[in-house]
Amino acid sequence: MLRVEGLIKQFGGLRALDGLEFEVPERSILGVLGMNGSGKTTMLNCINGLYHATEGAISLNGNDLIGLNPAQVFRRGVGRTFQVPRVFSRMTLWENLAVPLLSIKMTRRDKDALRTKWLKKVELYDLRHNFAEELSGGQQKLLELARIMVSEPRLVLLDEPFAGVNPSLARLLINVIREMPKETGCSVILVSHDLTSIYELSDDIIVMHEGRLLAHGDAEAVKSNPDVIEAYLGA
Ligand SMILES: Nc1ncnc2c1ncn2[C@@H]1O[C@H](COP(=O)(O)OP(=O)(O)OP(=O)(O)O)[C@@H](O)[C@H]1O
Repeated sequence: MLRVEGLIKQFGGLRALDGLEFEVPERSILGVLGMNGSGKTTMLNCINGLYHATEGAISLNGNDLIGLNPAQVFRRGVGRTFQVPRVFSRMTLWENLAVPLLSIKMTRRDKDALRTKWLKKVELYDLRHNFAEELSGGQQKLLELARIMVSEPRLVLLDEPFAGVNPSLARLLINVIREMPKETGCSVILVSHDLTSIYELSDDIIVMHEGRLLAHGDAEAVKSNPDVIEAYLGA
């Protein structure tokens, strides 16, 4: 369970996060909606240690994540993807998936089984000896997700996974993301502007506005919330 309490992030005079509070139970997907600049990426950056929160508490299964750097947060079981995928372009796909396993104690055979499993899930196994730079942008997003999942994270942070991805790869991504919590027990925070995918995948949804929660609930509650309709959906 991820717990975020009273999270504040100040950039000089700008309060990008203003007292955020929410929880993500195990095996569940939290969808995050919000207009550009509402603080979604800043919130992910605070959770994974790229930014230090100005105030507030963040804990995963009771362990405090505040003050840790991204590598330390990763070792506590938090994986992250980025709006523009960050793959190791001059490495093969197979080598890409070795990187997060370097610091994990496991037999070579078990590591190879995990790499095979996740490359097959994202339908890139046949390309495993290709360089990552040869992949399309959408395939690089799938590779980045597979690279995170081999480390068997407890919490997965996905920043705009569907942006710039063609519809058939987006469908594959949706199916992989949907299965992840059931299959591995992880929880997921899914930031996306794609309302259909958010409604389809999320157990719970938060809508952010100027660094605060505008609404919190399931898809039906969010869709019918008058503040959301006025401020975000515009209809
Ligand atoms: N490193 C930074 N320094 C200064 N201001 C920042 C920094 N990062 C984000 N901000 C500001 O914080 C606010 C929230 O930005 P953030 O990128 O978190 O929004 P977002 O909801 O992810 O937007 P988008 O949907 O466009 O990705 C914005 O006003 C942004 O300009």
